[in-house]
Amino acid sequence: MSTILNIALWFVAIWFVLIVLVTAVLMIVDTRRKRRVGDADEVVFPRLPPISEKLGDSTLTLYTYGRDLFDAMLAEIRGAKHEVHLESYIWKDDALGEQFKREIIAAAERGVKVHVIYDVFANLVVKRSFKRFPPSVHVMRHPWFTPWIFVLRIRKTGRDHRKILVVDRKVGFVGGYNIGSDYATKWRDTHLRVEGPLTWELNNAFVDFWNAHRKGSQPDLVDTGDIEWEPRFRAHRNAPIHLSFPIRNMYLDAIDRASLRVSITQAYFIPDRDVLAALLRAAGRGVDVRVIVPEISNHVLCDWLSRGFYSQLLRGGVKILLFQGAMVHAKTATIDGRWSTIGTANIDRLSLTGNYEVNAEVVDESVAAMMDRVFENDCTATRELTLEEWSSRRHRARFSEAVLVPLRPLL
Ligand SMILES: O=P(O)(O)OC[C@H](O)CO
Repeated sequence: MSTILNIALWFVAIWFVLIVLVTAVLMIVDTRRKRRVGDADEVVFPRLPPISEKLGDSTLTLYTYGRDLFDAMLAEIRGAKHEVHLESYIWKDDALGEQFKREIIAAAERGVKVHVIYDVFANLVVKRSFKRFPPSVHVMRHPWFTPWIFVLRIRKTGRDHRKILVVDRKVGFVGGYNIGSDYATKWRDTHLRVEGPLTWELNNAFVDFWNAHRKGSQPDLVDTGDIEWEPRFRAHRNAPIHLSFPIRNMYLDAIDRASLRVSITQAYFIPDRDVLAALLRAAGRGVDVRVIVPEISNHVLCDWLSRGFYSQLLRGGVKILLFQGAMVHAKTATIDGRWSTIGTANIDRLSLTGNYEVNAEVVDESVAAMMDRVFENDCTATRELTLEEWSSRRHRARFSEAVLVPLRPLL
């Protein structure tokens, strides 16, 4: 018995060393590549102007270029009269981050009630002075570490990965964009602007988070009911504190209904067993399943974990479209010209079963048509990875993919 245990321990130890070595090599190669390629001021990729559709009494606008989005967000904060709710996973201390901070403080100083939430872990590299706000701004810093991690209390873990802005309960924004200058011109991402009664969904998401996590000294936010009850639009919230992860169910349900096409755009695509099976089943029944991912993302380890699924996906008939020339960071999908989602959740374990996330789900043909337009536009910047090309990759690539498999549940 002890011999078997010893062999098992050695096996685990050797595998662990292999993971560390492979990860180190991949990171070194990636760093060298980035140095060689350099850093352009502006990256060129096909882009669309903001596009809008009505949904009931509200207007939904899709933003696919950061500069357009950030201008719109800043203009709303500048025009705020009563209330600003801003939540961002990453809030960089660069020129754009400073601009947001200035407008937030200016709003608070003219009497607007301002509440801000950011994730401490995601902003560890941001200088301390940037994170200081005057008392007129109510700030919630979502902690990066709680001792509960050691007793695996899921309720007490999870990054706040959400990106929400709501102004005066009239206009709201949600999507993949964090706050940072690079995202304005160099990354291809998608955000949704909601104007009208449906803004309630995003405001409610912010209010519920604030009230669930606020310290005793922080004010409770008024939790109003929804007068409209519009069934075509929902903001689904993953909330580890309530052990609630509806975004994963939303995806599984929508993929299961697909009969024509599934068009997914993801920055970090590391599907779990059920999501993978749902996509393969859809492709198997003749649905045109296409997934856009960056050919090379900003997280080399995510790329390699993602690649570990390519063989199965390609063999099952799923098309993999590799986005060229820019980091595509969107977390969106549209199905059958009827259903769409735009949000903060990546299709990976961290987002779907670990973090605080928010995704808008819209069941509407006009909105799906906008999403299809964005997807087709993005397709022009992709190249399709064929099974033939993928099958001829080097042995060392296959080896790296295999070694990294145990990391899948962590990302
Ligand atoms: O966690 P996300 O999806 O907001 O992406 C963050 C970027 O990867 C920052 O490195």
